[in-house]
Amino acid sequence: MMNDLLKGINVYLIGMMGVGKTTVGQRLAKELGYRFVDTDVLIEQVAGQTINQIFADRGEDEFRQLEAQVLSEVSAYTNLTVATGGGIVLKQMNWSYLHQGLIVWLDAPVDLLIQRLQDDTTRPLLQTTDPTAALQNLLDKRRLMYAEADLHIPISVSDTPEFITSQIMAAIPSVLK
Ligand SMILES: Nc1ncnc2c1ncn2[C@@H]1O[C@H](COP(=O)(O)OP(=O)(O)O)[C@@H](O)[C@H]1O
Ligand SMILES: O=C(O)C1=C[C@@H](OP(=O)(O)O)[C@@H](O)[C@H](O)C1
Ligand SMILES: [Mg+2]
Repeated sequence: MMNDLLKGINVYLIGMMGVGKTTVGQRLAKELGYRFVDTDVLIEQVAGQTINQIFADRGEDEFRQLEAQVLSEVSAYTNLTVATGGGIVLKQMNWSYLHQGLIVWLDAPVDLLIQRLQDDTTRPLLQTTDPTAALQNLLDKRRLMYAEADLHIPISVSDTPEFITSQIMAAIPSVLK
């Protein structure tokens, strides 16, 4: 069983906004017999505000501090599948927590991300006149950081959450000794 292989270590999903970390994470948790948490949801609970409100009232720097705090607390638990926010990779300190678990990079092209997020109002970093350029900029800055993941899962436009989950399940044994 997969759980014996993982020995309870957390699985962290990283990657760009819109790639499906939250959606796939919930399914993956069920498959693994893990609990599911989303760092954005925990940040909203700690702050008592939505992600949009945090960015508007406190700014991105304070959001990143809350994100780091939440990640450090999450990392104290075991048997979790964790959907992270796309920017979790930015703080070097966060990697010390991520690397205590298994890190999975969901990797999709910008046109897929924009297709999924074009009508979305919950990503403050995309509330600009050119969200495609914003996403491309973020991906250019972050790609090398995402590539530090243990597992790289390329995502195509027709891949269902079920299929992506099965890809991750199939790949996990290859990175565990
Ligand atoms: N494999 C998929 N196929 C189609 N739509 C998806 C898929 N994964 C996620 N979505 C949709 O794309 C949007 C972003 O997904 P989400 O899980 O919130 O991504 P993330 O947490 O990485 O930002 C949501 O509307 C979600 O329903
Ligand atoms: O990429 C980012 O910087 C962000 C991604 C979001 O989470 P998702 O990746 O789940 O959309 C959320 O944390 C915030 O809007 C910032
Ligand atoms: Mg999410």
